[in-house]
Amino acid sequence: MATPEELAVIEKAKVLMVGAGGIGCELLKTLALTGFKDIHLIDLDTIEVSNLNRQFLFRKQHVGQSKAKVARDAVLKFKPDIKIEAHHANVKNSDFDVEFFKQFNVVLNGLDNVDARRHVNRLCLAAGVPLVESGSTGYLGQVTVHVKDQTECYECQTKELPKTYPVCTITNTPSKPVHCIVWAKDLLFARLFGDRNQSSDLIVHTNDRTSSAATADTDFFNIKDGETPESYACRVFDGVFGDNIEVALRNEETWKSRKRPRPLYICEVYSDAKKPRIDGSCNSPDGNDKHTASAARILGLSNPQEVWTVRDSANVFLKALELLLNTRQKDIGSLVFDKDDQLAMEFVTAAANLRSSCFDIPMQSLFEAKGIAGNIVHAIATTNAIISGLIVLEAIKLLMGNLDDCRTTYCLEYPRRKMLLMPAELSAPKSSCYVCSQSTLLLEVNTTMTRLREVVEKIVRGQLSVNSPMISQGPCLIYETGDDLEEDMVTQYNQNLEKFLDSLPAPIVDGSILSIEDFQQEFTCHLQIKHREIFDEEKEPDNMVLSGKLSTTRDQALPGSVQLTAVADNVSIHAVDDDDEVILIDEVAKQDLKRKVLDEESVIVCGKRQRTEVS
Ligand SMILES: Nc1ncnc2c1ncn2[C@@H]1O[C@H](COP(=O)(O)OP(=O)(O)OP(=O)(O)O)[C@@H](O)[C@H]1O
Ligand SMILES: [Zn+2]
Repeated sequence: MATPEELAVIEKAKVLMVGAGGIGCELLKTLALTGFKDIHLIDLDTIEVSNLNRQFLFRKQHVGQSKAKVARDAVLKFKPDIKIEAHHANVKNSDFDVEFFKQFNVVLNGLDNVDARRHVNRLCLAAGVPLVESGSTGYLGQVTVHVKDQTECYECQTKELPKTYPVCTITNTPSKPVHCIVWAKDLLFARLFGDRNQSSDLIVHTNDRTSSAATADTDFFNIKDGETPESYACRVFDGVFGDNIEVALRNEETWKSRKRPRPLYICEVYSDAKKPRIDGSCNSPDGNDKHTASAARILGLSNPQEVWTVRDSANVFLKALELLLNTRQKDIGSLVFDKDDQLAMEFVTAAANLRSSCFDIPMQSLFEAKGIAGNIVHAIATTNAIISGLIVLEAIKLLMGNLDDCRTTYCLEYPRRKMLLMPAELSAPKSSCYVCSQSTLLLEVNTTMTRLREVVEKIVRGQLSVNSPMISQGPCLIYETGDDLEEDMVTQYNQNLEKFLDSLPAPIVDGSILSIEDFQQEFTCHLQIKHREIFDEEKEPDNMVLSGKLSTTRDQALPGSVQLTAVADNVSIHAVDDDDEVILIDEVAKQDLKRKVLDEESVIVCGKRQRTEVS
């Protein structure tokens, strides 16, 4: 319950919330019930069926509608006297510029991706507005507070981007379910239903140049005149799970230290019986509905938690492919995989399972595959409610001017010292941060073999999250985006994108320093180039390595070996050291970072540990 002084500040505050999903719905409700009266809310998305189990402002009849608008309407029903302005839009839109941000007393993030969080961080820094940032994954979560020049900004700590896998592992040597799921959604699904002109590494090539089948025949992707979707589906099946694996097996070197895969053909799966014909589905009225069309349901596979057999997977593969071809004709060629598209998810699960069976990898249920495909740990409503409460508490401290009382709070899975919530002191800005301290980053790249386009896409947009980049070297402008550019400049920049770095009008070579600016974000950073010839394909699949100076001043490592209490891919976990002290571990973070952890009475721990942050 807020004090009268707090209530006075709360009622006057103007707040911006970004994201109206799991955390956002809870946050909007809690803000309204706490007494906030002037709230802007931005969310780009519409409501999915899968949101309904935890985003309690939404109901079944809202599926397909704007999250921001439905959330606003739901809260106004029980708090009609407050002002909530809903923006159904991407926070990266140019309408939400520094001037827009300046009108708020505090910004509260309930986002689910690093890219948008970075964008909001930069706008908050530019506008001088404090930011309360949050994230949750299953039982884990955290709330952090960022104030320009006073605390770390959101980007002072290195964030782990979604895991990428080397193409060769995905196409040639999968060893985990996730490799097969990535193959099914990013390569096979994209090749069959997406833009066919995009190059695809789906097909295996063999080193054996003497073999007549040195390269797999990819004809099976082209539908023949008069061919039925059913027989096309069978041909694709034999092509990708049979012939393609046969070709892979010719690369003898590859299998010297690995288990050889086993090709799988339709005739083998259905050796004992004829393939079942299941009718009455292709033209059903709901066949084109993303949320309802289902091959599994037609086949009687109604339990999403059950792992299908190879035969079930083959049935779903053939039926889903047939349904997609029959009911999504208009979209074929431009379909993008979406884990919430039931039919697409069933197709990907079936394809991944069939590939898994070839490579002797455990198969997954539809439910598990969806989690892996969407890179999600299933969200827990209570964690989101706790996180939202903490966001509001931190926002109130900021509005009261009590920055010293603000804490980063970690929500743990298991109590430690009877605590599930671990508060930690805020840290000062990091001198190594390329965003708030403008430190120079180092980019190792082969300047003779890398085109500017790769640097712009993978590094500038991909890793640095620069929205509208302007890249220059000294006085020479190399690349720029924007609607107001002259036509000849656009032509010149497009030509530059296709040039190797050392062949640009202002050649980028070892030692060059590039300036990267984004006017909307009011962001500038500097990249120092280091020419490097060779990269490790497994560890450095982009053939480029971006790194920054590591800060050492504030961080003092304390001894203590770490015993993990839970391990999960890409998931932050907590751990204890030898003295049973609580430390926080991020399994995937690479840097040793330390942070004071406070209990109710005193400072109890400072450990050799890595930062826990979840998204
Ligand atoms: N750039 C952006 N601009 C505006 N809103 C964004 C942006 N990026 C993400 N969001 C919103 O942030 C919210 C994050 O919520 P949440 O993590 O619960 O994801 P979800 O999409 O609702 O659920 P799930 O991904 O688990 O199905 C989403 O509603 C999403 O639309
Ligand atoms: Zn910073």
